Amino acid sequence: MRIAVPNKGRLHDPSIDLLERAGLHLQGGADRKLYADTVDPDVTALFARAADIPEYVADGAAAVGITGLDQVRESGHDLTDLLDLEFGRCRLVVAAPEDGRIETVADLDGGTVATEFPRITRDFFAEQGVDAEVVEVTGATELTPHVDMADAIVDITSTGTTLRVNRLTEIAEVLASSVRLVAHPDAVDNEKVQQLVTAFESVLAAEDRRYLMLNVPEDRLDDVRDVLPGMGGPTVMDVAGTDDVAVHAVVEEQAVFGVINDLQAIGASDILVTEIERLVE
Ligand SMILES: Nc1ncnc2c1ncn2[C@@H]1O[C@H](COP(=O)(O)OP(=O)(O)OP(=O)(O)O)[C@@H](O)[C@H]1O
Ligand SMILES: O=P(O)(O)OC[C@H]1O[C@H](OP(=O)(O)OP(=O)(O)O)[C@H](O)[C@@H]1O
Ligand SMILES: [Mg+2]
Repeated sequence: MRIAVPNKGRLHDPSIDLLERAGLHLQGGADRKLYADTVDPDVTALFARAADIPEYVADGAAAVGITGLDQVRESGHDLTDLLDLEFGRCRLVVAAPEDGRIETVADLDGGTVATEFPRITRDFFAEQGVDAEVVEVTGATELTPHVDMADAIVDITSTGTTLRVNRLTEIAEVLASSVRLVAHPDAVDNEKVQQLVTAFESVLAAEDRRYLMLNVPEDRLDDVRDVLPGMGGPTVMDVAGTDDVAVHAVVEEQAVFGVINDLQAIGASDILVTEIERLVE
């Protein structure tokens, strides 16, 4: 099975990191290569531009790919969205100069919009019933309203810094995007593809959990169970030669701060919190 992975840009490093954490180590690294074998002899990584990855998957050159939802939508290909990989979060928005001439999408009727995402933009304005001309550019979109090339733009924003620096203001959201694992519809039931989904899911599930270990007098065990609500019952082991038991549990990362305080109040000691690499539920 081939998996298409962004070869550069901001999605490259986190994609490689995800593959590594999922246990699919790349043989010989990913630098400047077109493809790489992985520890699994049946899985090869292909490196391509994020914008081209939907095409690779649609063509069957790769069974699955890692790229932004914005790129998948812009490609127009009908791919199966297998998993939200929870990075590369950004929004495609309509933005116009801060001077306030264009305040709503309707104000763009008869106007011009510059974008790197012509398909998404045309579809958006058509849905809104607004007749705007779409001008395709391949970068520096934020400049175009200031040189009378366009009245507004449709572009990616995440922190909002680029829009602000370029004196543009958001007037509507077109799409909320994040990086997805996408598949060719015919590849969805492929066993390797399913194994990959499980491996990625286990990395994502582990990210916001922590493994908690502690010792506590056995007669306080019910209190410990009260403090660790909703988590699959903790594992309890005798500590040889003492009245203590050792308790191991998986806890939501958000809850760790409070849980530790509560456990100390109960009389727990030797509390240890560690990261989890993968969690198969
Ligand atoms: N500021 C951002 N914050 C979060 N995600 C982003 C941001 N900009 C882009 N992305 C996501 O990353 C994807 C690829 O963007 P990136 O800039 O890495 O590619 P690129 O512009 O094609 O690369 P390059 O500019 O190196 O050719 C976008 O399609 C989008 O999904
Ligand atoms: O809201 P912000 O946090 O400022 O992010 C938005 C910017 O990020 C992306 O550009 P990128 O940094 O990828 O540069 P590029 O134009 O060279 O692709 C995007 O095209 C915006 O310009
Ligand atoms: Mg970019």
